[in-house]
Amino acid sequence: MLQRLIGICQTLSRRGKSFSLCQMLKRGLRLGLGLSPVRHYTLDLRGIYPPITTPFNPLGQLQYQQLVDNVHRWSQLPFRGLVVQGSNGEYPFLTETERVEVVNRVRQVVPADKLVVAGSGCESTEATLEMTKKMAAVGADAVMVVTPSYYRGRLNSAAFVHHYSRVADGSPVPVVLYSVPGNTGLELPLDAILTLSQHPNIIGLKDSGGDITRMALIIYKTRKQEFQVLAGSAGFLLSAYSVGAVGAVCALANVLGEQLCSLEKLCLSGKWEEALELQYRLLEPNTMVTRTLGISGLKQALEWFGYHGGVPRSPLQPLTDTERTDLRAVFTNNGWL
Ligand SMILES: O=C(O)C(=O)C[C@H](O)C(=O)O
Repeated sequence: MLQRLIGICQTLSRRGKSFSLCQMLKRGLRLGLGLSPVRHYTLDLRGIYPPITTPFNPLGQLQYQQLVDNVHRWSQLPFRGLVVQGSNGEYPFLTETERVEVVNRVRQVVPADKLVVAGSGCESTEATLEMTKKMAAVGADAVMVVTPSYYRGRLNSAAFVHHYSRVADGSPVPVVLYSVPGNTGLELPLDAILTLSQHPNIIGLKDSGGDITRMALIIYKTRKQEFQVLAGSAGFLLSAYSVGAVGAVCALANVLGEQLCSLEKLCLSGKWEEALELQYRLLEPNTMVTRTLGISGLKQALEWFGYHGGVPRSPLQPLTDTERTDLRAVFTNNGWL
């Protein structure tokens, strides 16, 4: 039995998870006894993550080899890991099988010291739990769970607390909350976040709303817990670091990954003036590939930076010629092309 516990602890350590001895023993003991995985552990999320795109050909077919090629390139950058099936992964357009297979393929090629954070959110609690388990089974280190939103009129704090608690109770890997009002039309309420932050298997929040006062308040209220807040877009990366965010998931990191990692470094070393100069030059490209042109713009930019962009899946459409010209001008004017 002792050998088995040591083996489990060694495996967990190799996967880059930071466990106290006590936590490792608890987890090892539970696994050794065949019980459900223990939830009292921490995964260090600090760093920058691109929410990676999913390449499709013009017929809408998923291009796995191109995905793998991109992942090889992203893996050479100093990212903490990759977010697979974030908003920019077009997860609402993928079948259930494709969603799991994309995580599987990415995990197979990403170096072991980089995290794979998989977006497992679905509209119902049961479907989210199922998806979470499947993604964990193919090697996701954590799941990032977007708020359900279709019945937003009735999705109040109580509903979210119930949803996320159920998912976190049953998830074999840690859960990151994901609030993205620009896409879902709702924001995960502050009181629900504070309640959920106390759940032992909910380790953080990715907030794409961009309200820095709210982000600062969340960080302030959870500062005595092991709850990690990630900025959900590049436009407010510096501001987020200044109020205590631990990292960021940014669409723009798909194309300007090196620069976003540099910005992180400047913030962490207190070089705020240099950081601000860099942040300024990222604002317009970020707005273009998120709010203005979205995934179609990001995929076009990927092509310019030597990645496989491809086209978005229908009903999203590729850029028009005018949009392409405008996008190019924004990257050029800010010195990136
Ligand atoms: O694709 C995601 O997931 C993101 O978090 C991207 C984010 O919305 C952004 O604005 O960069």
